[in-house]
Amino acid sequence: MNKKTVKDLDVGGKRVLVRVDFNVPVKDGEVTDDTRIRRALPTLRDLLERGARPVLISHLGRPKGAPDPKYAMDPVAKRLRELLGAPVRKLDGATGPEVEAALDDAPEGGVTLLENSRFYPGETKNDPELAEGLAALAELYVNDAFGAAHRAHATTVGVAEKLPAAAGLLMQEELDYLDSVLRTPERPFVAILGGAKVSDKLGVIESLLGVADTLLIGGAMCFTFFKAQGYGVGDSLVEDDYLEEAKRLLGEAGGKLVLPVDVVVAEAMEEGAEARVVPVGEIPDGMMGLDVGPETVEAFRSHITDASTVFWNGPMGVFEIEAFAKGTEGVARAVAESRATSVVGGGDSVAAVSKLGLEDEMSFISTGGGASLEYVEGKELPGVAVLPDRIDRGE
Ligand SMILES: Nc1ncnc2c1ncn2[C@@H]1O[C@H](COP(=O)(O)OP(=O)(O)O)[C@@H](O)[C@H]1O
Ligand SMILES: O=C(OP(=O)(O)O)[C@H](O)COP(=O)(O)O
Repeated sequence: MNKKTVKDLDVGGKRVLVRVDFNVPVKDGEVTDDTRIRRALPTLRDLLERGARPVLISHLGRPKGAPDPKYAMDPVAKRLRELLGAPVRKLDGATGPEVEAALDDAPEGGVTLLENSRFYPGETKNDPELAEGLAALAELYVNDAFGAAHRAHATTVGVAEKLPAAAGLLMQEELDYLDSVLRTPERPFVAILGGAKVSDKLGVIESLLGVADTLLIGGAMCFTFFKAQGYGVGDSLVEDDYLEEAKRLLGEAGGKLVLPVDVVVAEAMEEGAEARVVPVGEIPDGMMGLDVGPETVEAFRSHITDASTVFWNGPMGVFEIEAFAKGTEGVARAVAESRATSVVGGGDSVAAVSKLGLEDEMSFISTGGGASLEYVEGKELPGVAVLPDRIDRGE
C-alpha cells in the first residue's frame, strides 16, 4: 500500500480524529462480537504511546440520519473501555460547539468516542458542512475503518479532504493482505456470497464472476435468483429490481454460479419458529427461506475442498437463531478444514466464525465485507483513494 500511514504523522500532543469501523453486533446493550474493536487497538495504542489525543468516530447500524437510542455508541464505549486499558470518554454528539468544548477539556492519556456518525443526515450524503464540523474537532485525520472504506461519506471522504490525513494500521494490514492474496489468487479460486445486504451485493456478482472460478451463493440473495428462474419463493427476501439482471447473470455464468439445492424454511424469522428442509422450488406459500439445507452444505463443501483460495462474505442463513445456523456453520467448518488460503470478510460473517471458535483456522479475517468485495473486484475504495500517497524520502 503506497498511502501515508499514521506512522508518517507527527502526532505528539495533537488531537487526531480517527475514523474506526465499530459497526459491531449489539444485543441487549452488549457487544456480541468485538472483532472490529480489537482490530483497531494497535492504531489507538500507537497514538496514545506517542502522546496524541485520539477522537474516535464510527457509524453503528443504519439509523435514518437522526438520533436513535437503539444505535447509540454506549455499548461500544463500554467494550472499548474493557479492551483498551486507558480511559474512554463517550460524548452524546459528534459535532458542534458542545462537542468542541468537551474536547478542549479532554483528559490526557485517554480517548474520546463520539456518537454515531449516522445520527447526522449529512454523513451518508458526504455533506461538506458536516465534514467541516468534523474537521474543526482535530488537527489530523486517520482512517482505520477498512469496513467502511467503500462508502463515500463525510467521515470517510469529506473530512479526509479537509485535514492532513493518513491510513491507520488496520487499514494498511487489510489492503496489504488482500492485495497479496486476492488480486492474484492461486486457483481454483472459490468465492462464497451470502448475507442480507442483497442489493449491495448482487451488483458485484458479475465482476466477481470475472475473478473467481466458482461462486457459491447462499444467504438471502439466492432467492432473487430462484425467483428469476421461475420458482416460488414464498415470503423469502427478494430484490425485485434485480430479477432481470439475475436472469442475465444465470445465463452468462453457466456452471460458475452455484445455487443451493435445498433450503430451510419457517413461517417467521424468530427464535422457536418451526423449521423444515425443502428442495428448492418447493418453498410453500407463507414461508420464508432462512438457511441453506444439508445437501447444499455438502455440495458447497466439495467445491471448498477442491479450492486453493477461498473468499467468503455473508452468512448462509440467519445464523443468529440456532434453527437457521447450520448452513453457516457447515460452510465455516468446510472453509476451516480446507487446505486453501482462506479469507473471511464482513461484520456478520466474522461474528459467525468467531462464535464457532474458528478464527485461527482462517488465513485472514477481514473486518470489511462489502469493502473487501469491492476491493477484490478491482474497484478503488473512496475512503482509500482520498488518502494522500506516501512519497518516499529522496524521491
Ligand atoms: N435467508 C436469509 N434471510 C434473511 N436474512 C438473512 C438470510 N441469510 C442471512 N441473513 C442475514 O444476513 C445478515 C448478514 O448480512 P450482511 O450484513 O450482508 O453480511 P456481512 O456483515 O458478513 O457482510 C445476518 O444478520 C443474517 O441473519
Ligand atoms: O458492516 C459493514 O459492512 P459489511 O456488513 O459489508 O461488512 C460496514 O460497517 C459498512 O456498513 P454499511 O454497509 O451499513 O455501510
